[in-house]
Amino acid sequence: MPESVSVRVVARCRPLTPEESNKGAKTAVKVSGDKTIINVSGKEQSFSFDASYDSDSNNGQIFKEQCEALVQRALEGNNVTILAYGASGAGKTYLMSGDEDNPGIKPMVIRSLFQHMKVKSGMDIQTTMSYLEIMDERMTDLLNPHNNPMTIRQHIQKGIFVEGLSEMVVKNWDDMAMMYDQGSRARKMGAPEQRLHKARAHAILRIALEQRERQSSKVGVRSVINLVDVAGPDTAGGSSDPQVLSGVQGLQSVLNALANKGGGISYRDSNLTRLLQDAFGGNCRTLMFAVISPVDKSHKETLATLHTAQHARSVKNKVKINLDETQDVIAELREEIRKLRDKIASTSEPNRDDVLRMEDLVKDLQIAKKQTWEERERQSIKHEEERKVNLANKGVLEWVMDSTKKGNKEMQEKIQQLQAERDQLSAKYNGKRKEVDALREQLTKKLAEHAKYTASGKMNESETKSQVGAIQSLKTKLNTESEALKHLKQQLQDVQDSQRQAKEGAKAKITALKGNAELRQKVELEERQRLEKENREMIEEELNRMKLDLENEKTEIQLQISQGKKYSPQAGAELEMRVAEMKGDKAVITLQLKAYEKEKQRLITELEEVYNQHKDELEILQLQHFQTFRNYREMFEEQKAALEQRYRHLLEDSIQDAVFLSSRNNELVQENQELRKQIAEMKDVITKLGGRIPSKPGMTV
Ligand SMILES: Nc1ncnc2c1ncn2[C@@H]1O[C@H](COP(=O)(O)OP(=O)(O)OP(=O)(O)O)[C@@H](O)[C@H]1O
Repeated sequence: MPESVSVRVVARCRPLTPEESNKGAKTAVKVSGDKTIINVSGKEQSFSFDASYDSDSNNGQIFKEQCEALVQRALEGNNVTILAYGASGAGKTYLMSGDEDNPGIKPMVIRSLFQHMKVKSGMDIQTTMSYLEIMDERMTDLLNPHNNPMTIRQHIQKGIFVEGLSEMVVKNWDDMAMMYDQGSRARKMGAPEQRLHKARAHAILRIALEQRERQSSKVGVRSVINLVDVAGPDTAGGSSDPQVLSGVQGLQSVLNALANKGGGISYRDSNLTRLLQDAFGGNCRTLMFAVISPVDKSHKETLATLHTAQHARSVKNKVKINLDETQDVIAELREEIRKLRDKIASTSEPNRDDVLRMEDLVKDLQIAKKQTWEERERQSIKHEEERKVNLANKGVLEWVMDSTKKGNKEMQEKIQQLQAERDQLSAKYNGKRKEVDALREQLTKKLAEHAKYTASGKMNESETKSQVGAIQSLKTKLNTESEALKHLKQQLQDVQDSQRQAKEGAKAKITALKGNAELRQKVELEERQRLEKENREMIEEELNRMKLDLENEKTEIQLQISQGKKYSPQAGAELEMRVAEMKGDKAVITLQLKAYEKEKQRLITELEEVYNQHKDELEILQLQHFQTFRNYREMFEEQKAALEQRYRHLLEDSIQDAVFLSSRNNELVQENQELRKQIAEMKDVITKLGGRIPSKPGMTV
């Protein structure tokens, strides 16, 4: 017996964003118990909901208090819809999707669902998911972005669903989280401006569950969880996109009609309302979040959201546990089809409605027959294969790669953190370099002046002293700063090393992840290019450092000369030798670099060869795999045909037997009747003869 349950409505007001605070935006919303109160031009209006959350609340708390029980309900066999409704910029995405530190309702539902499933021992559960986007009435399959037509249908067993939308079987939390993540990023596809796109598109993440008690013939339960983001009118600009408004108005008018219990509920006016038909007025436990901004300038949109939410609160749904009655449904459909076929066959001019109904029934039967776990698995594998092709066709392979890397989140975070550190150090190092260069220039200038005066012999002792003092202090400063520069350089080197190690680790993980060879080669190439860039930078810096040391040496010699130091021929020879040594070092390094370059080229060629070889091997393996599969299929078809043949013979034999037995039965019935007639006649004769049995010739009494 269905239970009447009201749509649950919960308000959530976000805090002012830092940008709004900086602009001096004022708050017009406050929360008191279950009430949300808005102040419009000094007048307060209060709205009562099942719960209200203010800006101090967090997603985790809201999930625990409002959504966790619904996940349980879904596992008991109830349909559930959790929907976020509100103006653009009101905080729907933050609530439903959240961010890294503050996960939203969708990831928390997914996690909690699998946690609860884990403790449901003795049950087999099949979980499928689909992710749909509706923008300007156009539907996009976010998990498998194909171009095939999609239509909304109502099915006796499946309820309202999108025919043509890929339903993927997911085995664990990781799979579903990854699919969800990839689907969410697919929402960016074809959208030059992601914020605008997201604000204009509705999204429905649908998770379907089917459960059976293990080793039991008891009928199982089935349920769906819909997690919905409804696009809203724009708060920021004050004006609204008419396309978005029309979609939202559809929902508003459905809710108004339901709240006023008037007829003419226009579910069919938009794809969104059609798909939410069960959520508002049907078999579903629905939780609607009225998401609002606190900004006083957005009061119009906030009021509109609160009014619509109020209407939603008086909508009553009829909920029940959904039993998995596939076999009964199939039997009912067959019976209905049989009756209708007989009706159509009995008339020379069949009714058009009957023919159309017949088409629908046959389609429903086909759909019902596909509601087996095996068939869903098969379809899911097919969609998974199509998905790769569709993503590649849409040129979003990079997008998939990003998600592969995301699986390696911690490592990526570490690399990013090191990169930030490295950027900071680089900036410091470059600043220090400029300081050191300026000091050196100053010193060179001072030395040149000093040398000029010394040569002219015009300088007195005190002037010489002051100039040498200035040169000495500049020199000390230059030494100190050069030391600091060296220290920074060392730090930079350490960070670069740690970053390289982290990247190596990440690369190893990415390679270990399953994915196609082409994808892996792209990742490798990207990494190699980064490494090359880093090496180039490192070598450049090393050369600069050598130049710096040389300059320092030169400055030192100049100073010593200016202070009257004379170089002996031996010292001159020593200097020449050091210069020669340095030149030698430079030549060695240049040679080494050339050698590395050659080595690199060789490695690239080798890598390409290995890749091509693997690709060929993979292709051969794939072909073999397909061949095996074809062989199995053919074998299976043959066996199936043989079995069918055998059963057909058996059936024909049985029919013949049945026909024979039935005619034999008829004969026996007739004989029986004949005998009864004869006995009755004989009884009459005996009665007439006064009970004496007449003797027949050859018969002794
Ligand atoms: N509870 C919250 N705490 C802190 N910041 C929030 C909260 N809710 C929303 N925000 C911030 O407010 C801004 C708008 O939020 P969000 O993008 O979620 O709005 P939206 O309703 O999804 O907008 P749109 O419909 O345009 O996509 C974002 O910068 C978001 O980080």
